[in-house]
Amino acid sequence: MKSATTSGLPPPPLHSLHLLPRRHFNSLFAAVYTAAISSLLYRHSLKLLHSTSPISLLISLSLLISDLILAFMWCTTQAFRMNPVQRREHPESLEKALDRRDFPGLDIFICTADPYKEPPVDVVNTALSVMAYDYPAEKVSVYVSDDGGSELTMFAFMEAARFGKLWLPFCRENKVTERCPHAYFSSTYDLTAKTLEIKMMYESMKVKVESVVAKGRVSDEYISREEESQILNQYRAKDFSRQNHPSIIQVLLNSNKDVDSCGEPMPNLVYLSREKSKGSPHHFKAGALNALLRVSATMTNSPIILTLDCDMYSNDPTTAQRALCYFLDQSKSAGPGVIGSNYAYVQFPQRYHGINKADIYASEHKRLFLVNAMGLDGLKGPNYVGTGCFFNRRAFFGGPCSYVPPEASELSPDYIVDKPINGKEVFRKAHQVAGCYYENQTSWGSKIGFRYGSLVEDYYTGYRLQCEGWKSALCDPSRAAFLGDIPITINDVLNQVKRWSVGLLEVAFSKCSPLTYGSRNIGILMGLGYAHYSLLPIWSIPITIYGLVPSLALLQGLPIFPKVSEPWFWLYAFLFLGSYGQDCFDFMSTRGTFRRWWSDQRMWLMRASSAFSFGIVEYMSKCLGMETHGFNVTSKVMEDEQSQRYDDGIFEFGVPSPMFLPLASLATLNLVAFLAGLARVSKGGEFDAFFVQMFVAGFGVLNSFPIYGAMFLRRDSGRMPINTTLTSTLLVGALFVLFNKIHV
Ligand SMILES: O=c1ccn([C@@H]2O[C@H](COP(=O)(O)OP(=O)(O)O[C@H]3O[C@H](CO)[C@@H](O)[C@H](O)[C@H]3O)[C@@H](O)[C@H]2O)c(=O)[nH]1
Ligand SMILES: [Mn+2]
Repeated sequence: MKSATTSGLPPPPLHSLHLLPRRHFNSLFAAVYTAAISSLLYRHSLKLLHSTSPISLLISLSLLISDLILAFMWCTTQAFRMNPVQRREHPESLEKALDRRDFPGLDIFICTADPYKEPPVDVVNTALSVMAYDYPAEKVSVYVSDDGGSELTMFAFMEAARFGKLWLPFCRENKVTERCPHAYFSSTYDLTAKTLEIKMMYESMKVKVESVVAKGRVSDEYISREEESQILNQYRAKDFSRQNHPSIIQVLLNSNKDVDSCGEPMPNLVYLSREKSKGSPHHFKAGALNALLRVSATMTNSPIILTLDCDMYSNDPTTAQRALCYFLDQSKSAGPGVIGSNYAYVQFPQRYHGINKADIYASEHKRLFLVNAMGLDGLKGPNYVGTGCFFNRRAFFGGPCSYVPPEASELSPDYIVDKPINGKEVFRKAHQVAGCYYENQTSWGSKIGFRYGSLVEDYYTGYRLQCEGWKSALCDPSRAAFLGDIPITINDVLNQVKRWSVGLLEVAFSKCSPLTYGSRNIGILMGLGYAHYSLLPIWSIPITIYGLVPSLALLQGLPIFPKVSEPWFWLYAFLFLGSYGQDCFDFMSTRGTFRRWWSDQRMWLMRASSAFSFGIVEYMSKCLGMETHGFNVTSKVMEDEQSQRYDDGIFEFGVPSPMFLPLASLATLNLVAFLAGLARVSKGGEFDAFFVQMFVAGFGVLNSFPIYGAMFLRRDSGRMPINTTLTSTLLVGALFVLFNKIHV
């Protein structure tokens, strides 16, 4: 250890915190806005009391419910606004205080689940990008979990182990920053003989892996050694399927033995496909991560863990050092090298490559990953978002002051592994803990490890860790630490959000609900913040009502909002402009553009009226014991034509999906109502009474331009399927008739 403190000066800080000045404005604004909301609710109650007909009662009631939900959601967002902060790390101070030889061990978990939705060559790229971390190689262990139980992925990694021996020294010697081979060869790089040679090796690996995937099987021509054929034979046993197979564990690189082409040690590379059986629940990704936690404990048991999705490659080789700035904070822990801090995890915001200029699907999720996360960071810390997150292994075993030991001492976070990683004993133990019945009668998933019970295991696990007293930190360096793939069709986007909705509702209505259990354990503001997410899907209710009611009433010539000449009008104007304005400011002041903000709010409306509603329905079906989708993995495959349209900023519908129905119906209804409103005011001068309704419908129309294009103008294969267009038109007609019936 270097002695930075011999001079008597305190060691330089490893990280620093900056409170954002906007917090003052936010508090003031919150006070004013609360007053405005109260007046609005007052007006609603008056309206409700004085409603004269069934239709006006129905309208007043629906508007009251909508505004109550909007007001509630607005309250929960205060958690993100009261104390937003920005952090900075000082990795240079870390390197001064701590010798690289004293860096703690780092276990990296990469999850993959389906070789056809998650191409193995991409998974390999992710693995190589972190194997090449600028970190002592013998301290790094990369564990790949293959829930697809596929020989294709295994084959890809056998190839990757070979190619890695060239790639790692190449990165080191040429000081490459893009350590993901695919990203490197897609960038502008120096054309030297060495580069070309490596590129050829990479391409040949890629071609091999892709052709194996295309065939669906590793044919004999690709198997050169008896050992390889033995490994692959495990997948060819009778009755082997992805839902039903024994565990497969393979140490592909062993840092004690394997060296790269320059004779330097390689990191460990371990492939794991946990045991699966149809009779035993596998808990999707959370189950995979827990198997990884245990298997890695038997082999390396490093105190620091990085979890990565298979599409999130490293974009900066020094990222681990940034995370260490928190975990090794000397001012808070027993000393450098000791993981004694109260940080359970250090989360890097998810960032993506290939997003188009307007970010049409709001794939950045800027609020989730950045704006809100900065807000929570000023309280107890950001939520965990599943990937790009460094953990303190100890955090999976009870709170900072209440250790919960695992059932076997070899799995405890302080156990020191002193046996060879591919020795018989470790091998036997590793298979045992990867078994599908292993967790029965243990605390895995409830008190230790990643938590079960929600399809958003990341959100739920982070939340539970914070409830136990752990803190977390948001680490947002200007160069993205990781870059991932985004879904490029609206169907994929909506399906992903629907899955999230189900998972969030599972938490909202569990015994650990953030509003009750959360507020008690992490304080009211953090509780509100987590409640905001768990109840996101209820946004569908006000948005659908605002999409339907003002337009239907407009079509009937029924005014439902205050006239422009009334003072109440200004209340509406303030509430709308105030919340949109603040949202826009938050968005733009965190590396945002106006265009992307517009897409973001548009996607919010689309997600709410479609995926959130479907999520609620699916959650209710699940509660009733009906069969549901489970964890439907998002496809990372990009078809050329779709890719091209995405790059051009064109929405991709294409496939028939019930989730498009509310989008198409609301778009049509708003358009018809807006035109009818225009006709009405141009004839009769009732502009004063119908302005707000026309504004709401018009706002819907403005946000629906991509939908009209897809329904009525486009001819390409990404357009709205004809059947959806027809059904939605019929639906609008039916709604009109129904509303008309109630009205008269
Ligand atoms: O049974 C499963 C299902 C999924 N996965 C892996 O989980 C990851 C995330 O799956 P993906 O389909 O990409 O889901 P997304 O909705 O895009 O992921 C977001 O949402 C998930 C659920 O909240 C988080 O786990 C992710 O980290 C977060 O990026 C992928 O690496 C999968 O291979 C498994 O290992 N086993
Ligand atoms: Mn993903």
